[in-house]
Amino acid sequence: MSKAQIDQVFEKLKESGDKAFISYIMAGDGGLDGLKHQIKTLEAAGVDIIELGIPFSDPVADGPVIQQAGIRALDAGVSLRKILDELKKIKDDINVPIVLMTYINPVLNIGYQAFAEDARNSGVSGVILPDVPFEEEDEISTHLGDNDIALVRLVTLTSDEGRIRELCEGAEGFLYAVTVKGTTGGRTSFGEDTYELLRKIKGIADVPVCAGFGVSNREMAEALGDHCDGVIVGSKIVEMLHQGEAEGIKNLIPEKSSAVK
Ligand SMILES: O=P(O)(O)OC[C@@H](O)[C@@H](O)c1c[nH]c2ccccc12
Repeated sequence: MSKAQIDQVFEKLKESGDKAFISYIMAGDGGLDGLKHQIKTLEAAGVDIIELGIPFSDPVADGPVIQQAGIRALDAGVSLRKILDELKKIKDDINVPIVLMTYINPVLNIGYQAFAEDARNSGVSGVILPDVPFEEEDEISTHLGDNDIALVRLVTLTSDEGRIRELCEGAEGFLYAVTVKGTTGGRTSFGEDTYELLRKIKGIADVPVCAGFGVSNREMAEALGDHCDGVIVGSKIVEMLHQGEAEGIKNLIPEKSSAVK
């Protein structure tokens, strides 16, 4: 897979008038042996893109549920290298684009170029690097670009209009709109400032805009989806997988028009 796979997903959804549902999971939570099964479970539930988290010891933006999942994965001996090796083995069985969500440290351990090449060989379509500032992304984005991998940028509530314009310029894959100030994890509703942010980004961006942080049920996913091109759900799904409640995941996903017909 390559970044074109992400574009194809959004093109198809646009045609049918549907919104993307992106699921974050922590790679190796429950052991790497279970990764393929988890991915196939999410596909079967109707997930359009998977954001695959790489466990890291100092995850600054992660809330408690994702932190715990990261600790479980690290305790199981999971690393970025092992995750890439596992993906390489299972990539032909995966039918949705994989976007890696990793802090920069594990990437630096491997080296930018080797990481980009390995990620490509493992079928990765995109990468999210929450602790790489926009001003410094060139160092890695050239390597990702050479390997057909999208660098997905984050836009936050603290980004002013000038910043949003910069982030939209040359954006790839989709833009990740962070709906709250704070860390990941379930909330019960969003404030007007969240919808205002989405309106602002949608008014500027040429690429799809997806909103994440705090979505914990289908109603919230639908409410956000009305203002953008898709939603991202992490903590709720990480928790369900950990609790063995995977059959409930499909209930989080707003119904697609193709499914109604
Ligand atoms: O868990 P939530 O609130 O549903 O939000 C998604 C989020 O977990 C996932 O996208 C993510 C996990 N860690 C991150 C760090 C930065 C940005 C995004 C993330």
